[in-house]
Amino acid sequence: MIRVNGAVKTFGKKKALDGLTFAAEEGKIIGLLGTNGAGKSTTLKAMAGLLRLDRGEITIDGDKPGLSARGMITYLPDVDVWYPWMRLSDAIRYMKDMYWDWNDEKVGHLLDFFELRADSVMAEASKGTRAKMKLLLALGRQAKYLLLDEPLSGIDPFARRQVAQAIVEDFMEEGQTVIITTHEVPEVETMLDEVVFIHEGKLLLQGHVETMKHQRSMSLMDILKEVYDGARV
Ligand SMILES: Nc1ncnc2c1ncn2[C@@H]1O[C@H](COP(=O)(O)OP(=O)(O)OP(=O)(O)O)[C@@H](O)[C@H]1O
Repeated sequence: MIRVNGAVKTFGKKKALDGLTFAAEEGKIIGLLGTNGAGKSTTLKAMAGLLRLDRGEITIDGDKPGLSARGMITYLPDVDVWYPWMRLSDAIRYMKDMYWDWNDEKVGHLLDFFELRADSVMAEASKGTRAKMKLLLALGRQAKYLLLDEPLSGIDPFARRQVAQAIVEDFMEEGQTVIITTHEVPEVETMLDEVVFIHEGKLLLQGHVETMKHQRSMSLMDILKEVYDGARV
């Protein structure tokens, strides 16, 4: 389980996280949703051990983020992190050398599914193709926790739902936990078990998607709008 307990992170005068508390249970697909600047990417970076909290704590199966927890986590950042000269095959080789849980067979299926060529230079690919390459590099591992920051960004609206569905149905491992941030709420609605709504670095609401939708007879997007309208007044 990943626990976020009273997380505070300040950049200059801006409080990106302001006492955020929630838990991500094992085997769940959790949508971390919120408006621009809500603190979603900061939360994932802190979980991945890429930035240190000012206060509060994050634990991953009881461990603090860092070297020992890193083996359990795959983090897909919302920015491109690969060298511009790299071909997809170079990045695949790098990941294979870095991580014992790299799965060549799965990567073969992912190449087919995304219709990617391993010899493509990553920086020369279109934004959508780069998004698929990044997803391939994240899904190629069997890490217990998958942190996906805006994985559908750049992928055209026709393919988004299909890609979201494939993540869950074809490429997720048994017992894997996924935390996904996205603004494409309707496209991911059916794949999510739970949602965590955050606003100004604080938890607004956490709940089971189907229960929330059933109780309110609303789509997830409408629930999100209602919750945020309430937070703004
Ligand atoms: N390195 C940084 N330096 C300064 N401010 C930062 C930094 N990283 C994040 N922030 C600020 O912290 C707040 C939260 O940022 P964060 O990227 O976590 O939001 P987000 O919910 O992921 O937003 P978006 O949906 O726009 O990606 C924002 O106001 C952002 O400008």
